[in-house]
Amino acid sequence: RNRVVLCTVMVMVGTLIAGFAGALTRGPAPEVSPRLLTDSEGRTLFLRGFNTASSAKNPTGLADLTEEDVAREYSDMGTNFVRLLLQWQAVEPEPGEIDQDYLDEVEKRVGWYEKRGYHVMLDMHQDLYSTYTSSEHVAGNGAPEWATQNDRLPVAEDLDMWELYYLEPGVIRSFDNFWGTSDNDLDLMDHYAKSWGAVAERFADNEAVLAYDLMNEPWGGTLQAAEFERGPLAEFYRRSIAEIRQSDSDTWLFVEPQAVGVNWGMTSALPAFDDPRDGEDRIGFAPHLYPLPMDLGKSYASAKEEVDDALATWEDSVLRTAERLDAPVILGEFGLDATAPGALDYVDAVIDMTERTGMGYAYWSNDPGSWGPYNGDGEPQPLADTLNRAYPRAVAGEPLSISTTDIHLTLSYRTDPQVTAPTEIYLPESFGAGGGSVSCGADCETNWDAERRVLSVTQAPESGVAAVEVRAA
Ligand SMILES: CN(C)c1ccc(C(=O)NC[C@H]2N[C@H](CO)[C@@H](O)[C@@H]2O)cc1
Repeated sequence: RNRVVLCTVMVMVGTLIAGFAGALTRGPAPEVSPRLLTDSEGRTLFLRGFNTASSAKNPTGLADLTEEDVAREYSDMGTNFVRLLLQWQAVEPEPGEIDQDYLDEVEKRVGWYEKRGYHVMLDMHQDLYSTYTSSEHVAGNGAPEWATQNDRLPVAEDLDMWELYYLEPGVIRSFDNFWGTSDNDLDLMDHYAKSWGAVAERFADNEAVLAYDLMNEPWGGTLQAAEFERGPLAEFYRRSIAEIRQSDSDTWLFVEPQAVGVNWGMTSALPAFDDPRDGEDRIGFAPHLYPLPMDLGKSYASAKEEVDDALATWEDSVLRTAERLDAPVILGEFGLDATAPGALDYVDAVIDMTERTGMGYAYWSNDPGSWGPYNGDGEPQPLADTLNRAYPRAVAGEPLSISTTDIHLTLSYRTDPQVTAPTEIYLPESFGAGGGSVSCGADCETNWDAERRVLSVTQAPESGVAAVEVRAA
């Protein structure tokens, strides 16, 4: 723990100095994402969902998930998005051999979400590079055994904090051999990129798959911060983008910054990426949010001011990076022990921020337990109510303002004559069985789907600015 704290302090001091220097030379951060994701009908999307799930961090690469779980999640919380975890070790169990049976299983699960109108982001997940960095398989997931080259360096067997394994010699060497910073060639990186190519070949025409998240929480091993992000990490992203675009020209490709520092609010140094597709680039930015005061054990109730400051710094840093990348933002992970003092207020604060900035989000995670919406016995916890929140699933134009409580929603947007599909708004049970009372101007039509709890609003496209207000009945 001391090493993690020391590492943290050193990273913070270095970045604060750099940040201060930077602040002397840069203007205000944007207030909203520079681009927003749209669906196939041109509607602006507000993505609300979960990471599914930590239980996928195993050699099968499949989460403990049934179609009934998906149906229940929608019924309980009205989500429309999932960050679906994959494992490279399951995609390419042997060098150059793609396991199509595994992709069949993934495709079946994507189908469960597609049936219910979800958008899917496939996340090639890793933590600590792989479980094969040590013979005891003490921690980690992601890379297959053949791609885990730790040069027989040691990995401790009983660290009390999983994050400490990132500092173990065998883990660092495994990453260095992947990134090519240990005089290895980039053969492993090419295998990973080609595995993405195989996944893209499978899902290129799948309407439900909106995005690929190219690597979860990258770690540079002996290389850190800008040298890592602008060096081997950027090269990995460029190779993965090239492999994917050989068969898939439309799915969004999301890049993540290095986790350390950026999860807490420090600014990523990732460069912008070219997208070799016809039409506008489709490169997104998918940071994670874990404020350092809470990573160090403080609750939101006991450290609200510190955490709010960290959240504001994170928002500023992320929007600056998104502006540089000209990218929409999906908050790929945020979460906490939802039973801790003030935890649900923190969740509300983060969701308010995503509404204000136009970010999508996937909560970490829907595994049963104190962090998730269901406890170890599968019973709903107060977090499920907090996440069961009114939101505009899809907006037929450019969103201008959103405000939601559990009994009142207002939404204004600039209509787009090219978009004829209706604006869709999810309303939880607190708005009443009939979906509440709606006002939306003279020339608008509404429809209430009681089963999906979705209000559809159709404005004349030439309306200009549309204003919708819903009050609980
Ligand atoms: C030292 N390094 C490199 C490090 C430390 C801590 C995290 C982390 O907390 N991540 C937050 C959550 N994300 C993963 C899944 O992506 C979860 O297991 C973590 O709780 C990441 C990296």
